[in-house]
Amino acid sequence: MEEESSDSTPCNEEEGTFITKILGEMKTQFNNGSEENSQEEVQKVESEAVTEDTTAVTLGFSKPRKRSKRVKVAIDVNVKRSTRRRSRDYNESILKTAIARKEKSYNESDKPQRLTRQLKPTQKILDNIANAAASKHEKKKRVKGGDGEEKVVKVKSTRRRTKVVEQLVEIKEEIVESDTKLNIELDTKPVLVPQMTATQLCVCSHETKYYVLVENRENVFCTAIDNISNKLIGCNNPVNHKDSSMLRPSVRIPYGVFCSLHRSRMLNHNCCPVCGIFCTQGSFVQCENKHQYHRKCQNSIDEALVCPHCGKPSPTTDIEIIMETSKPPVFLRTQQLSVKSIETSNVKRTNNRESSCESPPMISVEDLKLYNETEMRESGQYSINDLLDCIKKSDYQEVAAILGSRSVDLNSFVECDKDETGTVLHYSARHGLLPIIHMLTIAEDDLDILDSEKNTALMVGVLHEQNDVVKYLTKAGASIIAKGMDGMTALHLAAKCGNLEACEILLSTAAHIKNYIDIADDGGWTPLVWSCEHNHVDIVKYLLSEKANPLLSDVEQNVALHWAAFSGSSKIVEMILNFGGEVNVINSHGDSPLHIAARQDNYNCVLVLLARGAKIDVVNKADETPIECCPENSKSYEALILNIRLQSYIQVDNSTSNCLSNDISEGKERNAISCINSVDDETPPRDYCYVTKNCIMPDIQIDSDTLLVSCSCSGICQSSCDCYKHSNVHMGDSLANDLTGHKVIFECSPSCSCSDEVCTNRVVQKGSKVKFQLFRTRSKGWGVKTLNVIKRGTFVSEYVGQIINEEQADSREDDTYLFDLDNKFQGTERFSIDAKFYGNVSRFMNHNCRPNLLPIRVFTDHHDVKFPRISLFAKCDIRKNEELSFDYGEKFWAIKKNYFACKCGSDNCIYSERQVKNSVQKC
Ligand SMILES: C[S@@+](CC[C@H](N)C(=O)[O-])C[C@H]1O[C@@H](n2cnc3c(N)ncnc32)[C@H](O)[C@@H]1O
Repeated sequence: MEEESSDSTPCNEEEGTFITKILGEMKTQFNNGSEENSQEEVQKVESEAVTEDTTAVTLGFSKPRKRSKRVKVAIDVNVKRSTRRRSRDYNESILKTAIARKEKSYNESDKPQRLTRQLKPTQKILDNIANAAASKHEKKKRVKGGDGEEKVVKVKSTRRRTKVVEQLVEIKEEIVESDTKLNIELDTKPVLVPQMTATQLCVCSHETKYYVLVENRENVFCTAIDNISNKLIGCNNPVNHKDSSMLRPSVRIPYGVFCSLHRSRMLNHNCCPVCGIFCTQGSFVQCENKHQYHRKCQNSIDEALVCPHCGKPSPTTDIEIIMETSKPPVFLRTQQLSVKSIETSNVKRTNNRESSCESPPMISVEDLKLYNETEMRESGQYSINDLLDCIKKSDYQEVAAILGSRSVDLNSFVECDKDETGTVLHYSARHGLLPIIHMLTIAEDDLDILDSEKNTALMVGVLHEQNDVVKYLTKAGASIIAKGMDGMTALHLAAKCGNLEACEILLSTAAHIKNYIDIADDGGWTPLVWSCEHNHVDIVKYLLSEKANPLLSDVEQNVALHWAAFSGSSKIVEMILNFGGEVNVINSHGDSPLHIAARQDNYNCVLVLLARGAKIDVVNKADETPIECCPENSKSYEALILNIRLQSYIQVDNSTSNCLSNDISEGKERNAISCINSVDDETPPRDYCYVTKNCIMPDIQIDSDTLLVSCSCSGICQSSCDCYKHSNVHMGDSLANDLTGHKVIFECSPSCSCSDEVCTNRVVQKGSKVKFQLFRTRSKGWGVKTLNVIKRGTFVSEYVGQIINEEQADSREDDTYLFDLDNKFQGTERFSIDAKFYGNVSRFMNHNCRPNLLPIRVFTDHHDVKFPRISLFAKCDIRKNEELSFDYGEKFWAIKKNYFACKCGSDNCIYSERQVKNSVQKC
C-alpha cells in the first residue's frame, strides 16, 4: 500500500497523462494530411480534442469554444475555411455539455458527483444491459443471474479511444453468511456476500463476480472519489488488469472499479459506506475496528450511534487524517472557490496521526504547504503574470490549473519582448510553446487578438518562424485572413520575411487559394509583391506556381514587375515575365519597370528587361526616358546607350522609306537624331560638320581668367547664391513674360564651391536631354521637332557654330546660319556664331513669329561677356512631335523679307507675304 501511495497519487498520474495527451493530440493533428483534411476530419480531430481536453486534469476547460466570430470574418471576405468550420450539431453538443456541467455542482457533498469519465453501472443498469445482451447473445453465452435469469454486464468507457469492453460474467448466487469476517487482509479474496444486518451494513470487503475486461492499463480508470479536507477529488489512476473485479462500499452505491490503492483501502473500510467517498484527509470517525466514515454518516440503532461498517459503537471524537504524498492533488475550480485551501484549514498533527497513518497516505504536509505558498493563491484568483510565469517555466500542471480557474483574463497583455506586448498566446507563439498553445486555444475564444504590433498570434508564429505553431494555430481555427498592421495578413508577412514553409501552410489551409493568394493589403500589395520587393526568390517561385497573379497593381499602379525591378533580382524579373508579366507596363507616374531598374542602376534587371523587349523611348510623366533616369557612368547607363544604338540599327533595317538617317550627329549627341523626309527627294544635309561645341577661330581670344562672380555655397545653390543673383533669368522664371530684359544666366562654374553633382544652377553645361528629329518641311527646308514632351523652362539646345568677328561675318557669302552675339557689353567689337560650316541640330531650327524657344545668353566656364553661349530654352510647354522654333528677330527679316516671306504659319505672323505687302503699302 505504501509503495503505491508514493508514486500513484492522482495528481502525479494526472499530470503525466495530461502532458502525454497534449503531445498526443498535437501529433494526431499534425499527422492529419493537410491537403486531405476534409471538414469532417478536422472536425473529428477538434471534436476529439475538445472531448478529451475538457475532461483532462482539472476538468476546468468546460468553456465552449466559440467559432462564430471567425466564421463571420471568413464570410465577410468571401473566404470560406470549410475545413475548420464546425457543424451546427457539433456546436450544440458542446453547448449541451457545457450547460450540463454548469448545472452540476461538484460541491454538493450530499450528492457526490462522480468525477470519473466512466459510466457507473447501477444495479438497474446492469440488469437492463444483461437482459438486452442475454436476448441478443442467447445462443452464444449463457449468463446466469442471481435470480436465475441470464444477464449481460456492459461497461463502457467514454474516454476517447477506449474500446468498449464487454464481458459476460457469470453471477453466482450470492451466499448469505451472517458470520462475516470484517477485517480482511489485502490478499484475501472474499467471494462471499454477507446478508445485511442492522449492525453490519457495509459490503466493502465483498468482491463480486462483476468484472471489467481490462485490455491494457489505459483503458479503464479508477472510479474512486477521495474526500480531502472536504474537497472531492477523482482518482482516475489506471486500473490494473488484476484489479478488474468491481466493488462497492455498500449496497446503496453503484459498482465501480478501483486502482490497487483504493481497492486495498476499500477492503480496509476506509471508504464511507453511506456516501461511498474515501476518507482520505480531514476529520472522520473511526470505530474500534478502525473502520472510517463520516460523522453525519454514522448509523443509528435503537438511538445508539454505531459504525455503518460493523455496527460497533461510534466514538464521540473524530480523528484527523493527514495524507502523505510527494505531490498535491489538483482541485476543481469550484472546489477552490468554496473550500479553504489545505494550508489554511488548520491541519493539526494530533495524537490520532499515528492511527490515521494506517490509512493509505497520499501527500506530505510539507509538500502541500510548499505548493500552496508558491503556486496556489488562497482565493483561487490568479493574475496574468502568474500565468506567464508558469508558461515561462513550462509548468503545464499549473498552467492548466490557472486556466481551469478561469480567474485570468486571457486577453490581458503581458510583455512579450522589449517594447512589445501581447497576450500569453502571442508570447507562446513567439517562443514556440506548443503544449501551452494547445491549452490556450482550448481555453480562449478569440485566437485572433492583435498585439501591440498589430499581429495575431498566428502572425507572430510566422514572423518568428515557429512553423509548428503556425501549423497548429491554423488547424485550431486561427484566422488566416485576419489583417494586422497596414492590412497585412499572415501570408503577407510570411512572403515579406521569407518564411516559405509558413506560406505553404497558410495556402494549404485556405479554402479558396485563388482568393487568398492575391489578397491585397492597405497599399494594394499582394503577398507576391512583398516577396518581390524583399528578394525572396523561392517564395516568388512558389506563389507564381500557385497561380498568384503578377498583373495585379497597387494604388500607384505598380505591378510585381515594378517591385522586382526595384529590388534588383533579375531572377525574379525573369520569373515574372515567364508567368505572364508585361514588360512595358506603366505605373501612375508613367514609369515602366525599365525606368525603375535604370533609376536604381539594377544592371542585371536592365539587361533582362531589355532582352525581353522593354522599350527604351517610353517617356514618363517627368518627361524622362529610362536612360534619363539612369545615373550617368553607371553600368546600366552603358547598357541602355548600347541598346539605343542597337535599336537604331534595327530601325535602319526596318525603316520606312522616309527615314534617311538614324543619327545626323553620328553619335556625338546623347540622343541619336534621326532624319526623315516625307516631302521631297532631298537627301540628308551633309554640307556642314556636326559639332557639339562652338568652334573659336584662332584670331579670337576669350578671356577665361576674369570671373564676374562665383559662389561659396555648400551643396545645393539657392536664391542666396551669388551666381544665381547675377542672373536676370532664372530657371523656373516665367520666360514667356520676360522678353525685354537682358536675358543672361550665370551658371555656377568650377571656381564655385558648390557641388557639381547637386547644384541646380548648372544646366546648360550638362547638355540637352531632348530627343530631336530632323525632318523635311514643305516650305522652309529642314526643320527640327522634338520626339518627347518638353516642359516650359527646359534647356533644349545651344546654338553652336563658328565664333567669328564682324569682318569675317561680312565676308561670308551665306548668312543663313549667322547668329549675332551683339549686346550692350560688346562695345565696338561684334561677334557672331556662324553654323554654316560647323553646327549642331540648332542650325536647322526655323523662325516662328510665335516661337516655342527663347535664346538666352548663358555663361558657364568663363565670364567673357562678348562670348555668351546662346542657349535655347522652352518658353512654353512643347508637345511631342512639335516643331522647335525661335524668333530670328527684326534684323534678320528686315533684309530677308525682300527675298522670301515667313512661312511660320502662326496666326500673328508679321513677316508673311500678306503682312509684308501691307507694310510696304503703308510705307
Ligand atoms: C537657320 S536656317 C534654318 C534651317 C533651314 N530651314 C534649312 O533647311 O537648313 C534658316 C533658313 O531657313 C529658312 N527659314 C527659316 N524659317 C523660315 C520661315 N519661318 N519661313 C520661311 N523660311 C524659313 C530660311 O531659308 C532661312 O534662311
